[in-house]
Amino acid sequence: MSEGGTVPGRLIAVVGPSGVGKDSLMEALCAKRPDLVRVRRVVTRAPEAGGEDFEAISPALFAARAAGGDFALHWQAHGLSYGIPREVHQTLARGQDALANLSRAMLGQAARVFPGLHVLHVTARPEVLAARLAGRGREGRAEIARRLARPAPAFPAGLTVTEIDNSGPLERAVDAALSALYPERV
Ligand SMILES: Nc1ncnc2c1ncn2[C@@H]1O[C@H](COP(=O)(O)OP(=O)(O)O)[C@@H](O)[C@H]1O
Ligand SMILES: O=P(O)(O)OC[C@H]1O[C@H](OP(=O)(O)OP(=O)(O)O)[C@H](O)[C@@H]1O
Repeated sequence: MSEGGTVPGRLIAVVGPSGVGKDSLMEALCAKRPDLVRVRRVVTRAPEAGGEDFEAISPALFAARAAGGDFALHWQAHGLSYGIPREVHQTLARGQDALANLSRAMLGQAARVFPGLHVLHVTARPEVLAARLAGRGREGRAEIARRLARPAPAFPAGLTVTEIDNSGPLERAVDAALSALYPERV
């Protein structure tokens, strides 16, 4: 319980390889459960890149904000820096669940920072991933090849993890995620 007697919300980490459908799944989950709060990440990516709604900042500003303690978690991948604004702690303290796209390599640290962490591990067959990345159009061919070749980081033991196969229709993945997160409502 938090100070006011409210049961804290959970951080729900959506992880998996590039192109698997993490952003699509998060958007669909929030549409079905308006009480879910989607974390808006801070990323050193060009603002016009498209895809998720994120706060675009320069590498220098990112480094300054990280040094100033602005992020609950931050990491680097694909030549970019990503941050989860520390305000997510207030969301959780209000009793709301929050959804965030995290790096698989950050899950050990995330479990220490967010005690109620629940991981949705999204998977899809390799040929499905390649087709989706090409279809999304945010990265060029070389970057797509790099993303597909990236080895999957190992998960630390002891996490609450739900495997979600998103090789088929998105709706099936959404139902599987909601059943795992809110079993009492199914
Ligand atoms: N179940 C699905 N069926 C068909 N297309 C999908 C499905 N899930 C995601 N997509 C599409 O695949 C592409 C990559 O999805 P995205 O959500 O951006 O993945 P990620 O955030 O994991 O990189 C997008 O163009 C998206 O519309
Ligand atoms: O350590 P990994 O689990 O491989 O993850 C590394 C990064 O890849 C994804 O980035 P991003 O959202 O920019 O790319 P994506 O939408 O193509 O997955 C994910 O959100 C992490 O930031």
